[in-house]
Amino acid sequence: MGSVVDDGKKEALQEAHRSLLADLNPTVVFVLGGPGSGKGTQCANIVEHFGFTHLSAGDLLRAEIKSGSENGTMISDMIKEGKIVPSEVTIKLLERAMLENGNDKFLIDGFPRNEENRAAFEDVTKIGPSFVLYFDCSEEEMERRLLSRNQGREDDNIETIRKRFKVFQESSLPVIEYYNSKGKVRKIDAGRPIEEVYESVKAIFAPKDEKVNGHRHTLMECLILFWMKWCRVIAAIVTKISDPMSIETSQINCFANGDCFHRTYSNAHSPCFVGVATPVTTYAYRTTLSTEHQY
Ligand SMILES: Nc1ncnc2c1ncn2[C@@H]1O[C@H](COP(=O)(O)OP(=O)(O)OP(=O)(O)O)[C@@H](O)[C@H]1O
Ligand SMILES: Nc1ccn([C@H]2C[C@H](O)[C@@H](COP(=O)(O)O)O2)c(=O)n1
Repeated sequence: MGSVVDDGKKEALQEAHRSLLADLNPTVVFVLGGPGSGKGTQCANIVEHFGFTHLSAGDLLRAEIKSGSENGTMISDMIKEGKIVPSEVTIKLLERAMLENGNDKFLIDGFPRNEENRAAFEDVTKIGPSFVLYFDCSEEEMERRLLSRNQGREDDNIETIRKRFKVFQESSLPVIEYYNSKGKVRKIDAGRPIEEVYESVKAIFAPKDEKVNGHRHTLMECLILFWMKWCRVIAAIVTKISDPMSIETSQINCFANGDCFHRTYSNAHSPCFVGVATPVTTYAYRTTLSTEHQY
């Protein structure tokens, strides 16, 4: 057990780390899905093509066990039982990894696993995710994958796998539902071959107005993209957000259809404008996002 002075120093250091991280204000994408849904596999692809750093909460916890830390035995026992380690422990590991890495774009894989993880992370770090990538896969397929993973993981046995599925259903799905209610979930059908899954992942990370696979936009697509950019600027003015490009497409749709946009624009400008804006923007929204990307 540490002395009161040591504990005080540790706390001060922790506070200093938190304030550094808050200053860094990194972009965070939470990567969620059942055990074996392919989170780690797809994160490796995203890292390679989109410059993110991959932080797997499970890997960090396993490294902590190996390091012989004082929490090692507790973490190991919980993982063997398929249980979720207390948030305080996992969040400290994530904070340290983000700071040590120095990048400002992180894929946080396998976190938050429950409501306690979610609330504690936002409370302590003041960082909210840009969005949540959710890999949706059947239990039969996940079980098949985990039983043939062959990475020597102690929790890849049928007994622990079943417990992990139960914890995912009971504790992790509610977190995904929470973010879905905020319009932040991008759902992927993860039951397909790796390459097909990655095609869907890529569409979420690639800027929507970028030429993909040499495809040139048609005149109609150019007009729609121009319109979307313009709507972003309007939405930014209305909400006083300084960077229009940080506004997500789904938010623009809300603006176009929602009260705020209507009231602001029908008061300040021609009502005809709103009449045109709503259907065009809604059409653009539907064209830009495939239904798969909505929860
Ligand atoms: N789309 C896929 N089709 C078939 N096998 C896959 C697919 N994606 C991943 N796998 C394989 O399934 C196993 C589990 O994948 P991965 O480790 O990426 O899952 P995970 O969601 O990160 O799991 P965990 O949460 O347990 O860490 C690996 O052996 C991987 O090679
Ligand atoms: N936020 C987290 C993430 C992981 N764990 C524990 C419990 C999991 O069963 C185990 C393995 O995680 P995975 O590599 O499958 O993502 O690690 C946790 O307690 N809290």
